[in-house]
Amino acid sequence: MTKLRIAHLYPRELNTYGDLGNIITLVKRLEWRGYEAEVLNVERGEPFDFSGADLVFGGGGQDSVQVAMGEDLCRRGEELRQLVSDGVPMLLICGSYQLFGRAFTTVARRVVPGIGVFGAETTGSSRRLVGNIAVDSPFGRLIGFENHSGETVLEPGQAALGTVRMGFGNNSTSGKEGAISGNAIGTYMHGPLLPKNPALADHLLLSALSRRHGVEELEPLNDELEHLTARVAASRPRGPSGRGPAALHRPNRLHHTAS
Ligand SMILES: NC(=O)CC[C@H](N)C(=O)O
Repeated sequence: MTKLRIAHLYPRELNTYGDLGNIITLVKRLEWRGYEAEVLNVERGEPFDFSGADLVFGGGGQDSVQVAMGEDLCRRGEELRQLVSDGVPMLLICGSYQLFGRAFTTVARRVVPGIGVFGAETTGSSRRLVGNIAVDSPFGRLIGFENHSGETVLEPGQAALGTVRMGFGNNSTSGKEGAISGNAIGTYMHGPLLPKNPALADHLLLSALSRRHGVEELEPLNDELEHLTARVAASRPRGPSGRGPAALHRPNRLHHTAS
């Protein structure tokens, strides 16, 4: 049976706002098409051989958790950068996205070095950017949920994942969201992201299947429920006093809290 191996970075520590749902989506969309999926957990301090990984996923987490995971990730940085050069698809959400940039400075002003897959630098601020988010991307309009105090600035030449239509994305001013380097995608969108955005899920799967097994196209699935879910999320206000349905513009709601 044709099989894909998915490396899941620190599944216990980096898993916020439904991030695990992305793994479930990838596995299910493979199985529904008759492929086999194996999820391999990358655990802090334990050896892991990435050479068998066809797809890499990392979720979000608190600043404090990111300090420890960042140290571990940096030990694997060379291997992961090589995978990106080799075209391995990756999806890095929020906390993982920040650690795949050059550096992340926490709200407490601790500098966590990143592995530099993305030309991006993140600084924690006293505001949180919270709520449902809509982003126009090469994979269509993506709907997710953001909740971060880190503000990410892309270096000149670093491609963003897309343009924000509702919410904030990378920071409170640029109107850009996420980053793409090769087949690696970084984003602030939790929710989880992939169940509501099947085109993105299939893009990641097809990249992995074509690289490993020469698969050229994916059998279409019935995504009516997925699209309905996305529409419902897009129609929700961003917060208790946020703007109403599909107020597809910024700014929305800034939460002033100590992070
Ligand atoms: N949801 C997350 O992964 C949060 C990441 C980071 N701690 C921030 O708030 O910016």
